[in-house]
Amino acid sequence: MNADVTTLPNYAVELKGLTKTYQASGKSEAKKALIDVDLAIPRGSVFGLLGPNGAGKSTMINILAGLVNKTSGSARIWDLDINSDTRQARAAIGVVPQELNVDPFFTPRELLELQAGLYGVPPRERQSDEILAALGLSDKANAYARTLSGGMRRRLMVAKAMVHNPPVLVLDEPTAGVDIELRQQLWAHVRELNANGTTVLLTTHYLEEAEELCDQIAIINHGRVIACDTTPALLARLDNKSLAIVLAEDLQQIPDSLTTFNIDHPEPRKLVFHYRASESAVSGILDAVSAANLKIADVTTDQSDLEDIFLQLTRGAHDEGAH
Ligand SMILES: Nc1ncnc2c1ncn2[C@@H]1O[C@H](COP(=O)(O)OP(=O)(O)OP(=O)(O)O)[C@@H](O)[C@H]1O
Repeated sequence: MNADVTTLPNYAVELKGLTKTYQASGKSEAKKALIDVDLAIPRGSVFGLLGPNGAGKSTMINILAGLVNKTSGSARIWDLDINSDTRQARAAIGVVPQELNVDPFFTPRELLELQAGLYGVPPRERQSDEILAALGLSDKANAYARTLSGGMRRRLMVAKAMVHNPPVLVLDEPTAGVDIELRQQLWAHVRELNANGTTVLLTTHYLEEAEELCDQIAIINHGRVIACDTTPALLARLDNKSLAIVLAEDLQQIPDSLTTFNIDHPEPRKLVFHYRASESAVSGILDAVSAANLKIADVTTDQSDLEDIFLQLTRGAHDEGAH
């Protein structure tokens, strides 16, 4: 994009030990919103920050956007420190906020021109029409913003964040309250921006959204990053489960009928089944054990923190729907 190819950083965003404590005020106690967060977002990726309400996602984004002061640690955007290279770091990032605060009496083209002016982009370098086209808003370039649909407004917010041609784009819950069709459209636009070289950081409550769009996912909960991996690796971790069965009697040898399963036999009365949640159901395993005439005394499943979070997140997605 606008940076010199010879100086392209490996990481679009790099956080080290980033910590934010909101001070106590009035009746509310001090709140640790981010605790010692290390995160490296590769240049050119679509990176998902996944976490439930209150996890600390907005705090992280607001620190990058310069709206919230960190308590300690460091944050670099495009290899520019947000404290010592504030102005350049700010110019390297475009942030699309959650709220759709579009001024209703301006047209999309006027809004982009105004925004470009705010960022000091000289008129000859402005690309309002190109940006509107990239986001499928050419038809509406001269319509009052108040006549735009919710999905168009959201795309206009993305367009506004792109006027200064930042190499890093942050989308804070881009599809909250957006119906399925518009969600697909928005995802297509995000993919296109990414294909054209923009690194995208998006926050979401929805595993499905992160899975669909992101190359890498970090899961954040209670201010800490509890998992960070490539999307396939993370999904594989979420998918790998084990079921331990304690038998009522000692077992000398695993019955032939069970050898198709991936089983450990660590103790005479214990069998541990390893399975992929996407491929097998627990009931199938229990049925097979019963069919082999083995008496079950107890059953336990392993529940890692990650799985708890995963359950929490997916449950949240179903309960809330698009909000
Ligand atoms: N200005 C503030 N003053 C005090 N506490 C705050 C402030 N902003 C956020 N918090 C607290 O910090 C924690 C993290 O909030 P944050 O908004 O970063 O979470 P989030 O992951 O973005 O949540 P959501 O998905 O609901 O937007 C929460 O407990 C929140 O109540």
